[in-house]
Amino acid sequence: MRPKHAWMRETYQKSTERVPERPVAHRTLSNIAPDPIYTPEDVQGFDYDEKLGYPGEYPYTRGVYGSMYRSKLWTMRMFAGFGTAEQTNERFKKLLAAGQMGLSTAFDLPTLMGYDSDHPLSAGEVGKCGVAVSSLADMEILFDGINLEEVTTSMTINSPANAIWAMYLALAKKKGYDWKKLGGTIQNDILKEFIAQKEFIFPPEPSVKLVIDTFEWGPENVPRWNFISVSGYHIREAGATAVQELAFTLADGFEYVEKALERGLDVDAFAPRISFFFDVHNDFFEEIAKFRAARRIWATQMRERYGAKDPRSWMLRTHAQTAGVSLTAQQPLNNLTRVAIQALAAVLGGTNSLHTDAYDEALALPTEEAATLALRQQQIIAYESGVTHTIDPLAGSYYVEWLTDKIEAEAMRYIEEIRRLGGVVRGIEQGYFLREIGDASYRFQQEVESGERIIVGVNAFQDEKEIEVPIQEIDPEIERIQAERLARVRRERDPERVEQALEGLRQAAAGGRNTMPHFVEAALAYATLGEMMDVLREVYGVYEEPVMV
Ligand SMILES: CC(C)(COP(=O)(O)OP(=O)(O)OC[C@H]1O[C@@H](n2cnc3c(N)ncnc32)[C@H](O)[C@@H]1OP(=O)(O)O)[C@@H](O)C(=O)NCCC(=O)NCCSC(=O)CCC(=O)O
Repeated sequence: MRPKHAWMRETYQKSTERVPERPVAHRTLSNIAPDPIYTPEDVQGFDYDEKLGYPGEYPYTRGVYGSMYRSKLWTMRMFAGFGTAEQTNERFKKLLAAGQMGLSTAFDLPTLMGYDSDHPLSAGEVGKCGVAVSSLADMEILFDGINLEEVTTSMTINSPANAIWAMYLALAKKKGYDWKKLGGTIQNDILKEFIAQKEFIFPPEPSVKLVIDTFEWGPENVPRWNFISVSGYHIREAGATAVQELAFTLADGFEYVEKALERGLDVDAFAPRISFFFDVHNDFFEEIAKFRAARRIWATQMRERYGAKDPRSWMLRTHAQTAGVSLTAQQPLNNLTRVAIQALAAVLGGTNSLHTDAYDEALALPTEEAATLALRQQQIIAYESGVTHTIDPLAGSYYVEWLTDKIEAEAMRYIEEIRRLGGVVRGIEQGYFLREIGDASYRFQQEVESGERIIVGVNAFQDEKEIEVPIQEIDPEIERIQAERLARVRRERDPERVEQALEGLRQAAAGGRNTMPHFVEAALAYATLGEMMDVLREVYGVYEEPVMV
């Protein structure tokens, strides 16, 4: 074969002498500068078995299941929640009727921060960015008429994850469902809160302890539950590159594994139920390569470094969401195209579950019509595009394999650096992640402002007149409705049972024992979220982020 550099010199260069390269960034969003072309030269010595293997086999680069989408499509799982439990329950049912396959719950800010809807700090935020859940009474309404053994549910909840999961389990118990048959996911990834999203309550050490309680208690009691969704999404949305997102997320995953091992847990008891969650942005091939590299790194590290023997411990199963940060308020219908490209990348990358953002989400929470349209985008990819016929169809592309290797190598460089710092918590304390993400987002913004990176409708091809799209309004009455329900809950429950359950939780937390059984007992007693979190605030204290200079 004629060497690549010969073609570059003889043909490519001549072509660019006649018409120069366009003055845009020929760099991926991770600042990788690909060559104009890839050939067999770029993947010399490529060992198929070592790098790829077959789908369903180590190192799972080509996908975690043997038959992937030929047997079962990815779960179409739309993130939804707003207003009261009644309103969200109605949205859930509409999405299921429209063909959605699993549920995904968005909670409001007070719930995410562990406050009841009637707490003074909740004022103005109740039901705004998700559904308000303050007690088992809200949970009962939220899942009314939904079969918990048939539908798997994801709950995006972090610092108060143990409490919210306990409420869901209490609901299942009261309704007579078998915990052994329940499937779902709690996000429960506190490290990325310290790194990026900043919705933490307690200091890092006790926060991670609460997570590890679920690692210990979950597999035995709710074996089909994914008790963590280690999330790169929010790291990416905070401005990280694809490589940083991958590296920091996997580093978080390894940190949890290490903490669980320190507690004396068997790696193969918990690792099979660790799940992941990645963003999927516009740079099509980079995103596909990211998913493939993620599976390879996780499998290799879990087997070689952490000694996992069960193949399920090596499998990186992941949810994906199209990039909220890529959506534009300008010309909002353009977002439909962005989301389609991103969703296709997630599917070609072998995701196991997917949320597609609605086109109106740069403006407000999605309307029902916009959310349904986003689901339809997934259905068109699934049923009309033909990409599901063949597993990992881009394997063997010189570029995709080169890029997968490159992203793997760059992510590993970061992972090794974090290990040298002493791990993720030490990195957080030193401001490492803040600096790295800050530098990346600054570079991106500069590229946009200089016009080197074009965003259609924003820094190029702008319209004089903006298109108006309908906006989802949130009813301010929700706060009153929630306060009344909470007052009724407090009036009707058995105060002694609540007191005992909260005392049990306090003692378990103070004594360093597993808190999960006590959260479940408190949830069954209708203790409120705020009451449970207040007990832990007293025991663990609250975290104030140090000012980084
Ligand atoms: C593991 C995942 C990723 C996916 O779980 P799912 O149940 O959907 O899918 P799954 O586990 O892949 O498949 C379901 C079952 O079918 C089986 N299965 C699937 N495909 C198969 C195949 N081809 N062959 C054999 N078996 C197969 C699996 O083994 C599994 O069985 P078993 O069960 O028996 O193993 C989970 O964690 C999940 O659903 N995550 C969603 C997280 C989420 O929605 N987050 C929202 C964040 S939103 C957010 O954070 C806010 C962002 C913002 O700010 O906007």
